[in-house]
Amino acid sequence: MARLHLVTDDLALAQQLATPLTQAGYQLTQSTTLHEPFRADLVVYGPSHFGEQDYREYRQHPLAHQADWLLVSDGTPNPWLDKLMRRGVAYHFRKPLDLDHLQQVLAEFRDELAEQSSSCAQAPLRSNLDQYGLLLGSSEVMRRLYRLIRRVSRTDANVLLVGESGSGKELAARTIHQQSQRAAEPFVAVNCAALSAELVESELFGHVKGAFTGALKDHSGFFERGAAGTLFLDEITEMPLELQSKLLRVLETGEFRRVGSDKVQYTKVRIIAATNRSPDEAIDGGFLREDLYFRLAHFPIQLPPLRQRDDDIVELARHFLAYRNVETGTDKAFTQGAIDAIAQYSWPGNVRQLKHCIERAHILAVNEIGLGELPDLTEKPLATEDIAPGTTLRDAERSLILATLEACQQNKTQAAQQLGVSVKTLYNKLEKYREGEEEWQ
Ligand SMILES: Nc1ncnc2c1ncn2[C@@H]1O[C@H](COP(=O)(O)OP(=O)(O)OP(=O)(O)O)[C@@H](O)[C@H]1O
Repeated sequence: MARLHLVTDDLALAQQLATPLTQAGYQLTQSTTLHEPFRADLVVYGPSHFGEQDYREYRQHPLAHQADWLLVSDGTPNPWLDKLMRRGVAYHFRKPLDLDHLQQVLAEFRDELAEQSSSCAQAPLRSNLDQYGLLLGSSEVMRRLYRLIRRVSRTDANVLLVGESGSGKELAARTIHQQSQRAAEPFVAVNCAALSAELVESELFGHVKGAFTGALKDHSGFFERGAAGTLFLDEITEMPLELQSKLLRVLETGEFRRVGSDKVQYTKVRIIAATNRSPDEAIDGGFLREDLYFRLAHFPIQLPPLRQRDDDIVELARHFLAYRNVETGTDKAFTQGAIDAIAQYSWPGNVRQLKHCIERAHILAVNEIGLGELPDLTEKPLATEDIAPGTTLRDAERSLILATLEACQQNKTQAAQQLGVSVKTLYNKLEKYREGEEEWQ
């Protein structure tokens, strides 16, 4: 049964609506403010006075984009109510209320909701999502991102991508490359946190035989081999500052030298850098040179975290399931409970986490994907019961690492600090877990 929630501090309105709402065929709940938590498919919202604070509370409400909202007001012109309507609220009923019309609208919503929940039990075999390059998503923030990427792809400007882990920075970088005039040239991704400083330097600049122990022969770096291509420097803030200044010189003059050589060479490589730290904090904390930041940030692009992408969450879940269904010839479907849990979770690991979660659930499910096939999606701190006696040391370590990452919103530098290991060690461990998962699938 569809759920309807009435929010009003106006006693007279609550009384007036009591009969039409109870007769409308919904499971009905009520509160006087938006502060009290509730779950609903349809919200009738009738505050006696509506101001800026109420507008902000609505915008931050977890159901702002997940339920339909009907507004009731006394009809006094009010800019905050107008703003609310522009934010996607469907109906604005002004007093005196036409109760017959209200009842008709409630019945229409109820029928639509019933149709949606029956179609939600159908196995998704198609995707509704827009795709731009390698990026999926139909939400307004993603469409804005596509416009920005389209513009930057036509230029040769360096780009800085800022966003949480798993929000699609590397996909955005690959999309920019694919849409640029460099598309036929190499795209190389270097993770500055996963490699040692020496290796990053030698990968970028190359080296000559004997430049350091183990340099057994000459080696050309990416600036030489990929001069006409795109270099993606992931986790740029983990690059040692000394190397950052060498990189700055390349960006300013195009000049570089192989490690151990005096010969100056030139490159025209395009740099796309990425970070999951805030650039301001990284500069203040001494992780990012300010002059390098200004060189890179001709085009700073922010990747939105999944929790700010409205309906994309559920549609991405359906998309990933549809792909698995078609690939494996199955027709597994989500239950309504699973859809609700997916929609309400904050997804700190963003699209990567959602994708893994759906792919696992698809493996575990016989027919339906319900809460039993999903990991626990209630928000809670580290679950130490995962590390009860009897757990192997390997599993305990894995649980602790994943829980710390989750607590740090997937920020690997912060998680590594808390765990007392280097970022490189953390990467190596995560890589091992990922390989393990692939074997298991
Ligand atoms: N917009 C998106 N559309 C489709 N898939 C996405 C999107 N964003 C992320 N993903 C999925 O998440 C995975 C991780 O994305 P990506 O490597 O681009 O994230 P990232 O921000 O670079 O993460 P990290 O900071 O951890 O390196 C991708 O392989 C893809 O499966």
